[in-house]
Amino acid sequence: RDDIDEVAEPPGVPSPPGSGRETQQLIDVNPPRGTRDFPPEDMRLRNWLFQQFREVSRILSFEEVDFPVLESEALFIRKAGEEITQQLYNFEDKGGRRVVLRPEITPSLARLVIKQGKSVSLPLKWFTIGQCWRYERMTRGRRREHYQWNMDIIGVPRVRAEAELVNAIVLLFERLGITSSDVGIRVSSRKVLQAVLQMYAIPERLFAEVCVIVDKLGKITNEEVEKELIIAGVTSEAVKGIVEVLSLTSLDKLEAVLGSDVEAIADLKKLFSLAEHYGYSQWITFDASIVRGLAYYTGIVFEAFDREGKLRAICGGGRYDRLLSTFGSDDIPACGFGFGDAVIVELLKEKGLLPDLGRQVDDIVFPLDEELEGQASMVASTLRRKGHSVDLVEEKRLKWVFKHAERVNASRLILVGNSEWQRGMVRVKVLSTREEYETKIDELN
Ligand SMILES: CC(=O)Nc1cnc2ccccc2c1
Repeated sequence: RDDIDEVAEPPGVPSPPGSGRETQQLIDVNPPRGTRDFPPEDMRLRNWLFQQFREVSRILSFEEVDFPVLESEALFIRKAGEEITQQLYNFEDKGGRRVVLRPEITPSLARLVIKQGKSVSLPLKWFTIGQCWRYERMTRGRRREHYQWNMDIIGVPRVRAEAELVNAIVLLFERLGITSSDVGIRVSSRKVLQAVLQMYAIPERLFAEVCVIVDKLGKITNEEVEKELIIAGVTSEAVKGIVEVLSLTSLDKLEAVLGSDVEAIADLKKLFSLAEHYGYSQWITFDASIVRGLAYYTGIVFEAFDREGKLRAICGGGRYDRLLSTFGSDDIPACGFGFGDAVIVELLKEKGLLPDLGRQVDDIVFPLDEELEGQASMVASTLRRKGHSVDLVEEKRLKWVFKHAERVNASRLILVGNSEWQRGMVRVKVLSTREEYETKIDELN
C-alpha cells in the first residue's frame, strides 16, 4: 500500500486495570499525519500573519464571515479533474451523510450568498481566514491542512472587483516588507483560452477540464499536457494553438492573434489602466499562461509568485461568474482569491522578514515569603482588574524570577515582602530603567 497511514502499528498491550502494574505505553504525541500543532512561538507568528490579513481586509472595508470546516461533499463534486477534488478529505458521518473537511472556502461562501439571497444587498465584500484540508497519499509528505485568507467580491461584474482584490494583495505584501522586486503578480484571463477553443471549434463543455490540464504547464512536461488535452478531446491543431497563444506575454501580441474585439483583451487593458491609478503597476504583469487550477474560474485570473522562482504560488484567485448558477441560483458575478499560510512564511524566511515576536507581560508579582501568597493574589488580582497582564510567580528563587522577567519582557517586577506589607506597601522594580520604589497597593496602576 502506498499509504502507510492505513497500516498503523498495533498499540502496546496495556496491563489490566487494577493490577497495579499499569504501564501505559506512551501515546503518540505527534498530531495526525500532515497536520501541525502551534506551540506558543509558532502561534505568535500565525497570529501576527493573520492580524495582517485582518488589517488589510479592514482597510479594504471587507466584512468578516465564517463557515463550518465540515461541509456537504456535494459542494465539491466537480468533474473537471482538479487535484483538489481528487483529494477530498471525505467520509460518511453517523447519520449516513456524505461530508468533507472543506478543501477550499469559495463554495461555502457561494452557498451562504445564495442562502442570504434577497436579504443582502450587493455588492458584498466578504473575507475569512479558515483551515482547509486535503487527503494526500503521504508518500508525497505534503501537509494535509493549511489556513487560507479568502477575500471575495460578490455582485460586481466589472474589472473593478479584480482591481480591488489586487490592491488588497499588494497592500498585504507592502505591510510585510515585501517589494515588487521580490514578488510579482501574473495576470491573465480564461477568456483567452475560451477564445482559442472557439477558434478551433472545441466544444464549450470541455472548457473547465482544458483549463485544469493547461494549469499543469510548467509543473509537468509540455508533452504530458498535450497528451492529456488530446485524451480530453482537444484536436492536435487546437493543442498547438493553445500552447502558442499561452506562451504570449504581451497584450499587443495577444491582440494580434485573437483580434481586438476579444473581451479578454478589453478586461485586461482596463485592469492595467486601473493599476496605474492604484499605483501598483509595477507589481502586475500579463502572462497568458496563467489559468489557475480551479474549474470554476471564468474570467481574469491572477497569482502572486516569487521572482526568484524558488517557491510555489504565494496566493491566487480570479473571477468565477458561473459558480453560483451551478448551485442552482441565478447568475451572480463574483471574484476572489485564496492566500495560504505556508508559502508566505517561506518567502518571509527567505527575505529575512520574519518578525521577532517575543512574549509581552506587564507585571510579574512575586511573594518573597510563601505565607504572603494571599497578599500576592490580591496584588495580582487588583492589577488584572486594571487590565494589566500579570504573571503571578511563586516557589522560585529570586534569581530565577529576574531571569524569567527578562524572558517574558516584563515591564515591572512587583515584590510582595513582609516588612513592606506591614506598612501597606509593595516594592516595584521597573525593569527598563532599573528604577526601584515602594508604593501603596491601591496606588499601583
Ligand atoms: C504548502 C501547503 O501547505 N499547501 C497546502 C496544504 N494543505 C492544503 C489543504 C487543502 C487545500 C490545499 C492545501 C495546500
